[in-house]
Amino acid sequence: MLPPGPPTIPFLGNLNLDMSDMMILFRDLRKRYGDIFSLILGKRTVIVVCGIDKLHEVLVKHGDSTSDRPAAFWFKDVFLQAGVGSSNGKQWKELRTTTIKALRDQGVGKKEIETRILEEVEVFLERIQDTAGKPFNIKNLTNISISNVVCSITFGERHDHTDKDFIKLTNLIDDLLSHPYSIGLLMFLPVLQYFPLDPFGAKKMKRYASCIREHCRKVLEAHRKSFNSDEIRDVVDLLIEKQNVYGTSEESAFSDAMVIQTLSDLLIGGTDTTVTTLRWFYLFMIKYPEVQARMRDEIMATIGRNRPITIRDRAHLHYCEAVINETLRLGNIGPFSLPHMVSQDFMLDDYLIPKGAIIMPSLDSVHFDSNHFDDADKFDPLRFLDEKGELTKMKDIMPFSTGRRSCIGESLARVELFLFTTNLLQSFELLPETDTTDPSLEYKLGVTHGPKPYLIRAIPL
Ligand code: HEM
Repeated sequence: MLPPGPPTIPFLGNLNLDMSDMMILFRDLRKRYGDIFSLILGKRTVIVVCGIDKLHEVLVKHGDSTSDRPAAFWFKDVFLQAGVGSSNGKQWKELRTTTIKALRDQGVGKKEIETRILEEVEVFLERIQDTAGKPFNIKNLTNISISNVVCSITFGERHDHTDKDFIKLTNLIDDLLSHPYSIGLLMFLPVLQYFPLDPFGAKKMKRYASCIREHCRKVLEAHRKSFNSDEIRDVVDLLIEKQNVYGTSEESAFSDAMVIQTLSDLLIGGTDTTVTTLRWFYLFMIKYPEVQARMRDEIMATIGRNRPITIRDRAHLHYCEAVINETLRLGNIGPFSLPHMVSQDFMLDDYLIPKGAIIMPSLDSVHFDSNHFDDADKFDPLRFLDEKGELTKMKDIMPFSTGRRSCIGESLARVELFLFTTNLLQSFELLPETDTTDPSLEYKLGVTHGPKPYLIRAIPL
């Protein structure tokens, strides 16, 4: 027997449900059916998994059976079932191990990464200084700065903030991940992608993904021309080295299609998620000035203003770290993570989880779980500090998912978030667009859950 779920109607299953906001729908269904429920959407059986315990059980304990990606719109038609984010089986395992090693070789998870990020932070702060306290759109600036970090690690290149082609590319990434139907309706009813006039944006998403791949293909070709096995410069070089050893046939994990899509996954995965987190951060800072002031007080008392904040300072800035964790929780960046697929039948609490079903891991359910967080809708960084001011409850959030498919960029993202937020508040006070603007916390839901556009002012301290 499948886990419980709402009654189905002939042919449509549960497609009669209002899927325009899956966050609202799944919250409601969890109340009615519990932490694990099933939906029949078109020809697909979808199992929604809620709460930290059930997610660990499904993604970690049953990881053998739940770590594939489904052959469905987002993975199959947009990302061609290739690359570290969308492939499966042996090819995926090899790509994942190699990509994690490549990131580590470039300093991710080590102190070396700091220099690259701090260079970007410096340019970021200079550009903010140029706004002279006037309202501006900090999203564009953040987009370029964060993708520059990924580009420098992956491609060994960074781009000027005025580089029009690069600005266009980062906008494509943003549009792709904020599109509403990508891991919803289009995955369950693939026929929608062939509708005339593209009302669901499927063709647009495919076109965008192809443009991003084209950029990565050009970078790969340029690297090949200057490749020297004695001097591995970046992730691209390491993948070329693997191609030289294992070949580039279709079955190889390092075929051109796999390598190009992996580079694109790093660019996409490494940019939009971190930018969205930072956009929530700025918004929370202007909405809750008392939190901003307390964060700055901690920075001033611990470091002062005469030197940049570095990774070493992380151990001493507990309130700042608590604010970042609360931003990851309430910002709820990937409310449904990325869908997984069941590769073999297994039983869970007497229910059958059938081969071929799509698993939707509801990270949203973890971040707003009233069993773990009192007043879960409130922005309250203190929930991550104990009575001695030490960090606590870190294991109660799951912004990077869990298990074999969990985010490979977590340690990079955490360092970026720390260095960008703390150095920003050390130099500027963030204010809303005008003294009377009450910033809105309304969201736009796609693969990511981001705030609606807003302007801020940054006043030099
Ligand atoms: C705050 C920032 C970030 C958040 C919230 C985030 C979140 C996530 C989530 C929820 C997943 C899905 C895991 C699953 O399917 O169970 C994921 C996967 C992934 N992330 Fe991130 N991520 C962030 C930053 C990054 C960065 C900086 C990179 C790259 C440098 C990155 C690269 C990837 C890749 C390649 C995958 C696919 C892994 C696989 O399928 O094996 N992410 N991320």
